[in-house]
Amino acid sequence: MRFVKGHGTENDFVILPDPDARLELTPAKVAALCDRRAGIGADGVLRVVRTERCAEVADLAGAAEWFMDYRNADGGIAEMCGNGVRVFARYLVDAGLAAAGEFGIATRGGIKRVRLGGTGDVTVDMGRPRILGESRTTVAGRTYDGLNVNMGNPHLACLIDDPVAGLDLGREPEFDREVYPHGVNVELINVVGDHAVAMRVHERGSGETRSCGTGAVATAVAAARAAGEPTGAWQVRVLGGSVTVTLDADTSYLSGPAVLVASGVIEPGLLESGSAHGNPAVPAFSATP
Ligand SMILES: N[C@@H](CCC[C@H](N)C(=O)O)C(=O)O
Repeated sequence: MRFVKGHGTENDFVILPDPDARLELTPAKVAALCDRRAGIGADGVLRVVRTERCAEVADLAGAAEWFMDYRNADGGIAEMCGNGVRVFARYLVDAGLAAAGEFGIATRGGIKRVRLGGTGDVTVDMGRPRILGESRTTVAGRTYDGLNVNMGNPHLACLIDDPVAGLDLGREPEFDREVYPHGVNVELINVVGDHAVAMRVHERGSGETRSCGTGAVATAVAAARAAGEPTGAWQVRVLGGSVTVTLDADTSYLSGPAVLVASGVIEPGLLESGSAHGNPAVPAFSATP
């Protein structure tokens, strides 16, 4: 089976072309692919399937030919991935499956419209962020208040005084499981300039990553709210680079680089054993949409 590897500001993905939905993508197979030592290595998997071939999204087939079946590195399913959808768009155009310009992609979070030229940045209409209240998290013994923002997937975006550069995100942050029964992506944020923020993120199902697109939008929403400016553009600086988030009255846009870096063939053994170690243990799903 062939694969392509790509990333958006170093949030990286294994892309699996599976147009006719023939692949049974178990959590163990996803975890084996994403394993950074014994597999290909990635924060997640993007399976490329014709929308009409997937019962869970077949009703979206009229609006988008392709469905981004996104999985976290632990094999769990998530509703949306902002960097993933930008890399997915880059793959479709590169593979000749879509023409550069503007088109829709089906996700579990609904249709996302993307815009791209032959090269350069990819912009996605991320929809209207939903602010669901406030919550808190504890990271390395410190507790931070944050905003509960839903971008299709759940986020807790915390503006903090500690420099994010010094944070230890090696362990999963503690959070309120009544507020987030299916887990949460936690963003820690410093304002670093005029409409500019630095963000670190611990992603549900993937651990700390070097960027998160839905997290960048949640971050901009929290920063905009603190600034008392509900609309406007924010630069979100992440470990893997920088993305731009534009907040409109009705929607939000995420813009940044999306690149493909490699392609190749997956040895059958990696998927057959379910794990690159030959260990068939199946990790828990990180979300039940
Ligand atoms: N990195 C992604 C988000 C991927 C899903 C997330 N880990 C979840 O479980 O909700 C992004 O760029 O948005």
